[in-house]
Amino acid sequence: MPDLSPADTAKDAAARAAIALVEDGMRLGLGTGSTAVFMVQRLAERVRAEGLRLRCAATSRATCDLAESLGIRIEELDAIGWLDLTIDGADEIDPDLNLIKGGGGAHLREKITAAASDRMVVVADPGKVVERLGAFHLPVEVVPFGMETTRIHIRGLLDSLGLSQRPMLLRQREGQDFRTDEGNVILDLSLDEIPECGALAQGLAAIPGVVEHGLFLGMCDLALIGSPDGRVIEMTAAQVAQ
Ligand SMILES: O=C[C@H](O)[C@H](O)[C@H](O)COP(=O)(O)O
Repeated sequence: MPDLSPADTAKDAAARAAIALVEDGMRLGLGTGSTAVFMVQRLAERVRAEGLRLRCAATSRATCDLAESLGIRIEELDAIGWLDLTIDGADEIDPDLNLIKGGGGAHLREKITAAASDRMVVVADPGKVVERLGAFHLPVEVVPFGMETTRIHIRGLLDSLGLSQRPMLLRQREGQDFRTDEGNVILDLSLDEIPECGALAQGLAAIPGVVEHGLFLGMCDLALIGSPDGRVIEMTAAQVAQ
């Protein structure tokens, strides 16, 4: 691999540590995002070097394309059925390993994949670790039909949770509404700090028109936090150990 920036060295260190957990015969979920790219590259190296026999499902078209370009065969999640391990990135990680995901708009497939896995391991750089979730915008994937009424429901929910007046932006890409792999759009909620993650997650899930939000609560088993010097810190919900 070419010389990496300090930020990429951190991501790659986390990715290598995660790929060290992969064993021959495993069924794997492959996450999405810039850290997941390193993870897929490191996985491909091990597959080539050791001839690992794996069954892999991807959480996005982008990851599917990357993996297949590196010689990793991707199958539909339903063809595999259940996964031993999913390795994915995150936008924020709190001390209980609750996450915000979806910065790349892939959180719907990512959540379905993680929920179909015995273990979810997150790979990230130290900038993702926070005391409380919410500084990163919370992505909410919504169906385009009736989006304005869906917004009204979300606004009502935020008001009821003491989160009034928070910006809610329709995500754009190249001057167009961003579309997810499922053809939906994303509302990014700027919340600053989320006082009651559980109530917000439940409230969002109950709104017709909301397909999925980026709060991953109680889903992550282990977070591997890479450093620019190449070291990796392991975070579990119970403890932080080096
Ligand atoms: O939708 C994208 C995913 O949830 C990513 O895993 C997340 O945004 C982290 O991406 P990155 O590793 O690029 O920061």
